[in-house]
This record gives sequence, C-alpha cells and structure tokens, in this order.
Amino acid sequence: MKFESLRIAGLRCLDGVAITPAPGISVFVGANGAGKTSVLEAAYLLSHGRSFRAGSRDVLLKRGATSLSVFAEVRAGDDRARRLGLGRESGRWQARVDGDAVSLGSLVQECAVVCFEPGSHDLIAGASDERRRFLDWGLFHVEHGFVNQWRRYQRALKQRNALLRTGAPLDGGLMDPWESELALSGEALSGYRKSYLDRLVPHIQGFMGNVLPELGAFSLRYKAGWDEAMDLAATLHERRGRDLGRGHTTAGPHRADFSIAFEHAPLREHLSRGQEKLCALACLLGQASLHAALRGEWPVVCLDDLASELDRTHQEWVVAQLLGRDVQVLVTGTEVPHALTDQPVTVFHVEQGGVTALL
Ligand SMILES: Nc1ncnc2c1ncn2[C@@H]1O[C@H](COP(=O)(O)OP(=O)(O)OP(=O)(O)O)[C@@H](O)[C@H]1O
Repeated sequence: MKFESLRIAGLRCLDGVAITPAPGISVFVGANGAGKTSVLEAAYLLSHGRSFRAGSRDVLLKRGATSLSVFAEVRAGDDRARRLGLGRESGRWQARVDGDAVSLGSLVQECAVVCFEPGSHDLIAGASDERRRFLDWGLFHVEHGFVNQWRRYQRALKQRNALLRTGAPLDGGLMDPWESELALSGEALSGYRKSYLDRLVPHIQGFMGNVLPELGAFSLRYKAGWDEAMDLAATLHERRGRDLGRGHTTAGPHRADFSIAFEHAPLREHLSRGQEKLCALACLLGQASLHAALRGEWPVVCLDDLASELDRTHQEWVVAQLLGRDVQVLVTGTEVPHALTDQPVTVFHVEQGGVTALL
C-alpha cells in the first residue's frame, strides 16, 4: 500500500498541509518542534485509529481549533485506489472510505502503516497491552475472522465485568451465558494469535539475526492469559469467587502477553535500551514482511527520528533492507540521515506547521 497524497488539517501544529509522498523514500526534515513527527502521526492515525505517542486521540487536535482531519489517497498492490479519511468535528470522530461514513475498524483495515519511533522499545520493555496491540493489529489486517471474535470477546468481557461489579450471585443464570461466550470467543482469539505468531516468528528471526547477532538464537514465548492446563471455560468458572472480589475478570486473552529471549540474554532485563530498540525494529519489520507475504504488498514503513534512534551501522542496515523492496518509506530527522544522503529520496521541509517539497 502506498500513499499517493496526504492532506492534514488541525493536527497538532499542522494545518492546510498537502503532501505527495514519493513511492519510495520520503524524508521530512526540519528543526525540533517543527511538526515532522506529526506528519507520521497523521499517516499512522489512518492505520491504527490512534497516535503512536501517549495520550488520547483528542490531544492531536490543534490547540484552539474545532476540527481535525486527515485525508489520504492510497493505492493498493492490486492497483485499487481508495480515498480514506478520519476527522473530528463537533466533538465526534468520523471515519470515511471513498466518501462513505464507516466504522473506525473498516477504515483501519484499508490502511497499513508500521512505525519505528522513539517509543518503540515499549514493545519489548513496556506493558503487555503494547504487545497485544501489536499482535492484534497484524491479525486485523491478515485474518478476516479475527475481528468478529475480537468484538465478541470484548462485548462478553464488558458484560461479565459489569456483573462482577454489581456482585451478581455467583451461581446465577445471568453469568453463565456471558461466561460461555467469553470462553468460546477467547479460545478462538487465542488460537488466532498463536497461529499468527507461528507465522510471524520466522520473519522476525530473519531480521533479528542481522541486528543482534551477538545475542545468539532468538525465541518467542506466547502466554495465553490463563493457565492452559485447564480450558478457559473451566478457568473462568473456577475464578468466579476471586474475580468477584477483584471486580474484574482476571484470566483470558485480555491478559495475554509474549516474551522474547536470546541464547545470551535470556531475560528482557539483560537487554540495553539500544538492544531493546533493535529488537523492536526486528519485530516491526518482521510484521511488515509477514503482511507482505500474506497480502502481496508491503505496509508503509515510518521511521521517526531515524538518525537519533540507531547508530550509523544500523541506519545503513535498515535502509538497505527497505531499498531492495517495493515499499513506501516515510523518514523524519533534523537533517537527511547519513544513510540516505546518496540514495534516491524526496525531501520535504517542515516549518511552522507547513510542509514543502524541496526540489
Ligand atoms: N495539540 C497541539 N496543538 C498545537 N500544537 C501542538 C499540539 N501538540 C503539540 N504541538 C506542537 O506541535 C509541534 C509538533 O511537534 P512534533 O513532535 O511533530 O515535531 P518534530 O518536528 O518531530 O520535533 P522533534 O524534532 O523535536 O522531535 C511542537 O512544536 C509541539 O509543541
């Protein structure tokens, strides 16, 4: 998938911005605080429905503005063109595909963007919800049945938690249907995640061996969110009393996680901050590569502040990985990163909320 155009209004400092990114590599340069990362946030917003930076979607709204909009014309690998939009008007967010109002989920399915940015090490060192989001975003784009199970699970979880908070009788008939729905959709969700990881690991491995060869063999372990010695239905039933005390459901795929280990760094705590970043980069490129294998096209790859995040050797390595492929890349930096100075790139200057192509 590639962006043919991107229009941004009322997003942080950006207003009235119209960009025609190159089909290959585009580099956005400018001073600190100029708005370079915000350009990537706009692209990411269409693909994830949120920013990669902390905070709610609403903080993206330009101070003092009443509306925000991001529109893009995208072309898929099969040459199919689509017009995508996400905007906030009168306090409401609305997604659009080809002019029609659609759910956020339908928009996100049309747009695939992966982003390596200063917070990416959270995928390795941060809370488990980062890793679940990573898995689910990948699944959302390659496995149609997943969305339905995910929605069923979220609905049943909400209902079971609501009943737990009201202190509904444990043996009451109210709990049984939701618990059974939770168990069925939860087992299905977990099955999707496991088979996705089975396919993902070889793709990550291919990159990991190059970025962190000194750490030896890499392995990834999935934790389903409950002790799988027992099925989820029996686990939920057995935990009713405990969950009632806590006021929420303490087992299930909403507690799932995965951990990464290396032959010479068996614990996450053994990794330096730089190694965590490289590990996250390998995971993101692995996800992009699996997406390409299954969908026949690469997602757009964003590299925020590339020169500050990676040493020169790894900058050159990531550029070499991407140059040989049919992938659109959006890079930011205070200047064109060293690894790209001799490459065919289109440079945009970002200044005071505006973006201009440099000829
Ligand atoms: N809601 C908002 N409304 C208006 N301006 C905002 C809002 N949120 C952030 N800003 C400003 O918008 C700019 C956006 O910064 P952004 O992070 O995109 O810049 P950058 O060019 O990537 O900077 P750096 O090189 O420092 O990482 C900053 O000047 C910031 O103060």
